[in-house]
Amino acid sequence: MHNILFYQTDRPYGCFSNFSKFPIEVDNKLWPTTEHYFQGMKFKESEHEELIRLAPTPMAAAKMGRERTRPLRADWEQVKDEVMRTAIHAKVNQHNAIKSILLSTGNCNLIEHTSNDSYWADGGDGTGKNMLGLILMEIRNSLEGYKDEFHLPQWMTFPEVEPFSIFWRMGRGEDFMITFHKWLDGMSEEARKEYWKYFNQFRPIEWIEAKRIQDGRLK
Ligand SMILES: Nc1nc(O)c(N)c(N[C@@H]2O[C@H](COP(=O)(O)O)[C@@H](O)[C@H]2O)n1
Repeated sequence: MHNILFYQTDRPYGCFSNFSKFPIEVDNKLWPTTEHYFQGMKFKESEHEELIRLAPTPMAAAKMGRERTRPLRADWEQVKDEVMRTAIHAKVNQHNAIKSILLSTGNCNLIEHTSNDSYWADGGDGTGKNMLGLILMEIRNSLEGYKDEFHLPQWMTFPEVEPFSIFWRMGRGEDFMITFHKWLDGMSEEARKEYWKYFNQFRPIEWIEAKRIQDGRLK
């Protein structure tokens, strides 16, 4: 199984971060991000909930939610996973782009990767619980249309084969390319964009050069 790491909102798959700007509506209230909702629920039905809902940015909401001068609800440790589940469900069900990107990750492990957090994320070294990633995968796997399928790009699946090799036009190479392109074509445009943004980070130099040549040839 392959890993997809996410954290910063302006990086590939950053839409899975709670800080990404996808508003959600829960119980007739609109929240600017899932982070606002998560932090607000620490103070459910108190004035702090509304102050956090109105925070100008998700980071401001997180800072307010973490201030221990505010009265954290007594059952927070018991309910926090369920609060996160509610937030992610709302985000996925209220934004088709998020749903399609999530579905396109197939059977990949989704990992919030940061040393800033060992509960919701992986702690930076894989020792964290990655609860946000686990909840995203749990929701993904229960979505209608979920398929247990994922393919790495050509250069990661067959790293020993050169870009213009005959391998890609016969036998195993050709079979791979047919399956790969059929799978890729089945994704939404947003999902395909995210996929290439992420995996182009690992595109070897000879494959960058090959793409340049191919793109030039197609013009
Ligand atoms: N951007 C960012 N910075 C941090 O410092 C973080 N810990 C995280 N992780 C996210 O923080 C939220 C939960 O925080 P608390 O339980 O209130 O500490 C949650 O959205 C994590 O995914 N992100």
